[in-house]
Amino acid sequence: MSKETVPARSADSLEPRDEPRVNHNETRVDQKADADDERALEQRYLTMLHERLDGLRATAAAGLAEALLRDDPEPGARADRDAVAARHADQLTRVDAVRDRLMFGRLDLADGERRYIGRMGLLDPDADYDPLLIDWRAPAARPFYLATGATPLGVARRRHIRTVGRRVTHLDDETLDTGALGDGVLGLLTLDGLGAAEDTEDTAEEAAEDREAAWATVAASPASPATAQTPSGEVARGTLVGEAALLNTLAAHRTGRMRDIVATIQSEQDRIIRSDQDGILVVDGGPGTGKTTVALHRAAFLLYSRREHLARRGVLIIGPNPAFLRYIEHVLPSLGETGVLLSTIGDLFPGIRGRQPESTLAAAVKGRSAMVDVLTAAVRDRQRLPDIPLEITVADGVARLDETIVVPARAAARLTGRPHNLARPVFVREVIAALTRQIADRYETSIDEVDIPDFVDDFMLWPDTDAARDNLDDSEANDADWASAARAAATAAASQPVLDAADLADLRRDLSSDPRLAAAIDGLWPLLTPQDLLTDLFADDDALRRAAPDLTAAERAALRREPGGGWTPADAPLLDEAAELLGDDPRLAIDAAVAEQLERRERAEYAGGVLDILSRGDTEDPDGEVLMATDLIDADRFGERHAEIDTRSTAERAAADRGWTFGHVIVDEAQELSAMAWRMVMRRCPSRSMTIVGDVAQTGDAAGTSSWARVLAPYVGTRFVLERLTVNYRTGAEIMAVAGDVLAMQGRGLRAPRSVRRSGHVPWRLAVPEADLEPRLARLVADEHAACGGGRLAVIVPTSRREQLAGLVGSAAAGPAASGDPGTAETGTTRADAAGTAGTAGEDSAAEDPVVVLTVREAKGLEFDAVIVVEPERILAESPRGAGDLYVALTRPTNQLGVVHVEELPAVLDRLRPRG
Ligand SMILES: Nc1ncnc2c1ncn2[C@@H]1O[C@H](COP(=O)(O)OP(=O)(O)OP(=O)(O)O)[C@@H](O)[C@H]1O
Repeated sequence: MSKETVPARSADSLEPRDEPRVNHNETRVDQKADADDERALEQRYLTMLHERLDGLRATAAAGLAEALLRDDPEPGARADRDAVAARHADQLTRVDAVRDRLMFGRLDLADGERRYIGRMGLLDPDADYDPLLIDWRAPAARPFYLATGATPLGVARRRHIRTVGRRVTHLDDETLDTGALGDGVLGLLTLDGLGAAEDTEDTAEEAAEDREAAWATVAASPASPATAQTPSGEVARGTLVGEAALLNTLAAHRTGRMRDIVATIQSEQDRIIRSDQDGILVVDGGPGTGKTTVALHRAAFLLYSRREHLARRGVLIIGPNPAFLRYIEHVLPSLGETGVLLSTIGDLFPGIRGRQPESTLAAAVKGRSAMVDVLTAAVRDRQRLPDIPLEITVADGVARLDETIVVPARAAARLTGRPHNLARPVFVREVIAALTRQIADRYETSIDEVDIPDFVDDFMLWPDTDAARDNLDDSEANDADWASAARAAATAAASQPVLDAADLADLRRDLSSDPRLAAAIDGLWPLLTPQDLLTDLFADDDALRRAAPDLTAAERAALRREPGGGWTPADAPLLDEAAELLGDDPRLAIDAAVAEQLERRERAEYAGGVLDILSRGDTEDPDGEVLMATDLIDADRFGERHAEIDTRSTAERAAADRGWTFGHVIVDEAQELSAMAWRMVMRRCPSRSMTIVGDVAQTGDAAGTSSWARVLAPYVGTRFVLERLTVNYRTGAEIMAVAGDVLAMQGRGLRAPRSVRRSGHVPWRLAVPEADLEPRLARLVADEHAACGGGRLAVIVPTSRREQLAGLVGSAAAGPAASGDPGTAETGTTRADAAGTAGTAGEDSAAEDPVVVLTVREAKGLEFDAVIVVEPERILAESPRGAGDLYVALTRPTNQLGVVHVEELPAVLDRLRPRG
């Protein structure tokens, strides 16, 4: 982003003096009375907004009840009723979602206009529908995120309003058109500039200097971080929007659930969220720069600005692992958006969950684009020639199924260019036609052998002699005429095909229903599901050799596995590719009919559940006036009546349909996707309306990427827009100084993002003997967890240590109870696993438990208050992209970082302070 000059500005906090504050960038208002007055004013406004919202809810609930109770016999009227019901249900969901923190900002414009900013727009019906509250996504709200002292955009004052439920708790004001910079910033780094353009020009030496400076600061004054000299070359003060509110948010404990940042979006983030780029937008940025957050807010923005299109097609968000999806799944519903499918790559193929672990080599091989050829060859390999000819007896004839029949039939089927299953009918038709011809030819041959002059005795056997007889007048005919006419008719008959169309049809029918022939055809050109193809391929050395002659023996051995072991994440793109090569299995149409029946039943049950929503009401403000559906109808009848409505959301329908194409696709941690995974994702979005976020410095997957241009070239050439995020909102500067060394180790001239704050905690290291590792680690976990005051702690371990150290959690988690997330059990977004298959216990706990043990892969995208990294040397060694993995591990904490090692500490971590 462009470099901004440091603005002159002042800010007023309307905080009562006795409340703790994190950032004192703004000047306190001296009179507590003023603060109280202002707060009372905002309280009145918030109360009025909630009353308006309650009114909307009551109207929507009544409208829904009325629509659902209407008993329209005509299909047209029913469709109309359903549309009305859906609209009201949608409104209810939206209203319920935005109640928490409904209003969060106010703009006082220089011309006297005042705008309140919130999660949804509210209009005043009594004042010509003037806006009472402006949706944060509306253009009129934009200055809230962009205005600075240097570029006030007509804003005189920006106010951040913090609320809890219906109560205003805190105000932070920034005056943008007058005043001067405050000083004495607590925890805020005073730095020189933000900007992708500038950032990309930084040299490795400059980056190293910055890290040195940061570390020098930390090392020099660990005890007084708040007032420490700040390192140079980092975040420029004044470029942050709403510093007090922002830093207050960042200082809060992590809950295991990502929250929306709608009140504190920064200008470089806002530009990306509202980008009007129609095609592919790539957002690259270091750890903690808000890539995930920005991507989610972009989804909400697009759902707002392109609602009609996206509501129909839905939005797909792809994340790196199930725990990550749980971590982010509340963000969009909290913004009132629900038409979104969340999925990992492993779960994106309907009906399977790709979660089994596998070797790095196997995953890497499966991710290569060469697997397209392997799968194509595997499919062709299933289109076989008979080993030995098969004799089939039908009617009075014998047919012989051999290569002379199968080779041309196979060629004809392949020539159609159709996928395997769809070309199969052509193969079957050709085989049966050829066998029919074969039998007919045999008849012909046997007829040719008949001596016509001898026919007279038995000419009645031949066709068309009846006609000859009819043409003769019995009374007049003499024997010679008779014989001559019969002879002529018989000769004509003999030159006709022996079997007429009906005979041939009979023969074909006999052949088609012959079980031996059916079994033979199944062997020669079987109907295949993608699962069949992959299972058989990986279970058979010979089949693997035939399909993948270019792989090394070791690579083929890595792919080899017995059937029934479950699917891995890298299998899903292969299944998807196989589905393209195979086409639909016609047998599935029958299964689909059965499934449809079941689904109708489920929908009926679901419709009954809608009654609950209607009758739930607002617990804070119960409204006795609203007519509840339950007052008039019982759930059974209601469910029956609505059995014909497809109540599935767009996201749910999309999750079950492999061929669904989305209106927009967001890929998070996109650097991890393999070439095969990209093919699958691109199939889901032919319009290429995509937001791709990632960090090539964090690539851990051996099949992942180090270049966006390389990944995207096959799909869009160079037609994509690249944006960079440069400020780290998560990790304190002390930790980033260490992580920056590891990044530099990758030797690609990459630059770590600049931290927005310092944590005041010095990262440490501790060597322990192997025998002491577990007890020592358990104690460290307990100490560090206590030190982070009930926050969340992760122990990040090498894969090879995971099993051994997983037990630590039991003892350490005795602290605060698992945080959970009361009141948000139903997120409204759909996870592909939830839509298609059942979940497994424990798998998702990384998002919730107060202490967790994770591998780097599992920790991707997550964040914790404190992190202990175990055996960094082994993390480096375990993968070809070990440096990327270590970088990820070190950048998960917000505040505390420790490193415990048995093996030698990698030199790159030398600057960590030894723990006493
Ligand atoms: N403008 C903001 N206001 C408040 N918090 C923010 C803001 N931007 C980012 N954050 C917070 O910073 C943290 C890191 O954000 P996020 O996880 O989106 O970063 P990321 O770039 O995806 O990180 P990584 O690549 O390491 O996974 C989150 O807690 C997020 O809520």
